[in-house]
Amino acid sequence: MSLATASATSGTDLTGTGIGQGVAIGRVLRMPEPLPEPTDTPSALTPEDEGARAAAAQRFVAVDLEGRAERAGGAAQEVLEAQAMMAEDPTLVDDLTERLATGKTAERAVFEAFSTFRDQLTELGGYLAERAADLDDVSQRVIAQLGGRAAPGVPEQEEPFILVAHDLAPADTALLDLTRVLGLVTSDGGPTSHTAILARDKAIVAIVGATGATDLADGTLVIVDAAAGTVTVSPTEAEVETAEARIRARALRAQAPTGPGRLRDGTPIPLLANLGSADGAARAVELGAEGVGLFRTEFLFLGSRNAPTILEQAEQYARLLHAFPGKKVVVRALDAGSDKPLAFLNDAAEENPALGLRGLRALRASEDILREQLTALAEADAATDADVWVMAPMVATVEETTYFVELAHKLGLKTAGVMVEIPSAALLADRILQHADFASIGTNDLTQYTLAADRLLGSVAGYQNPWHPAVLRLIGEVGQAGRSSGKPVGVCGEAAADPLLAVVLVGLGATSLSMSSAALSDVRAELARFSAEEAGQLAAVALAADGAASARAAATKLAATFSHTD
Ligand SMILES: C=C(OP(=O)(O)O)C(=O)O
Ligand SMILES: [Mg+2]
Repeated sequence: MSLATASATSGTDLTGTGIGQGVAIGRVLRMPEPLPEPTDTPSALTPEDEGARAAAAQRFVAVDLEGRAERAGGAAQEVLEAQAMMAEDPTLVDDLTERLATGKTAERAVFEAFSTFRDQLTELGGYLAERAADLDDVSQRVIAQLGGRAAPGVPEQEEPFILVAHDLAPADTALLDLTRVLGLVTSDGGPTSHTAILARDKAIVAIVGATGATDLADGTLVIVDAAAGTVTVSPTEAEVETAEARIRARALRAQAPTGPGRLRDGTPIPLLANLGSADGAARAVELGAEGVGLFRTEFLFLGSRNAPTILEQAEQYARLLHAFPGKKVVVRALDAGSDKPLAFLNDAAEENPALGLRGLRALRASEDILREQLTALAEADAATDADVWVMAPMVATVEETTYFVELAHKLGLKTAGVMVEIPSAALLADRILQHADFASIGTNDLTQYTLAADRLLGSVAGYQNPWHPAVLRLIGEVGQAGRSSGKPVGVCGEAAADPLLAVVLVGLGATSLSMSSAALSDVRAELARFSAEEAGQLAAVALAADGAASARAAATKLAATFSHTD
């Protein structure tokens, strides 16, 4: 980036949710606006002819998306395959046929049928509402195909650019040409939208939910700082220089050897990967993951109408375990409900699903499903060489702990623990660890429940900050309980992927950290800068702060005073 392109005075910043820790500098290129709404003028063709046009276009889009799924691989593959199925969903086709029978054009009927489906998803909220953008994309693709036009998508340009959009369709995010797209900024989408999930998976420097981003003109110079969650518009030369230095430093860190995680004084802090399917295992190993700290089993079953059989599950688990011979793999029992509803576990409509029959509560209500899952896992364990640990999600009480740990042991799993993601479990961690073999702190939910702020709701996203001293104090309780009992305490929420916060978590007593693979090198490098004693001091200043921002600022300031840190 030539300094001549930067301005003398910085423009305003936009803020949003940063994905990962990267920084990118470049000029804005916006996604083209969506296709106009098809007009509702009666068709000149028969409903049958219009039906044939629609079916051909839907088939074309389904095949195209399946092809993209195969090329993309990884987490993107599942998302794109799900989209391919949406294109020809039988319920949607029924609705479409009814609309065509009233004399509408295929374009209009497709538009209306998909919009109705979209509204239903949005009303359901949570994970399903976040899929609305996926459906919009399929609708646009079918309508474009009907008109013989190219599907709206990422614009092409020789010079690398920062892509700005309302939201990106999975099909576009999955196949982004990373030699051209330096970074991504969306005005919509939350931290759990597919754009965010795929950006994290592909290590794209991204900020989602940056209100006002789509007002940026093409060609505007911006700095995208995912770690800070800011977009600096028309930065000064000094700001560009600082950002360039950070980009160089990060590139150097990424090339550093991928040894085990340890503090400067040699204290080992194993760095583990969070995975949602066995597909990410190879990349995790390549990036130096020392095992798996959280295997989210519910992602294997999202969209299934019935619980998978023991055999089906055992196959899936064995696929994962084979990738980690001799290494620790922590598998979480199904965490269904709220943001991850599963039809076979959560059938009742609830006013407050985050506070409802979810996680271990839902499993207990359908104990056969829990028994089957633990049995499948024990079978996969017996057939492979990984060191399998199992844990229960959303544990609130000591009684739930003994229930789960005894059942898991009885069904053949030797290491059984609990997730600490509800404040009651953190406060009683000393008693919980008398029964559990280990604890793993889920900072995403722990923050949601401590601050009473829905983790999926953009309007309260400001509260969803694990630096908050109230959250840190609860984590400290668990760390203390781990130290006194001599039992391991991991952290597997997003907090572990924030490098400086990772050091603070260690200072609070975390003995291992688990995160998306893309974050491993940043966290490994940061841990190596501090001793155990310094990590404790950083934790102390963060705990003493009044709020999340001041906790982070205090830790940042203290970290800079440790003379060896530059
Ligand atoms: C790791 C966690 O679990 P999930 O994000 O799957 O709810 C958490 O709550 O921090
Ligand atoms: Mg959770």
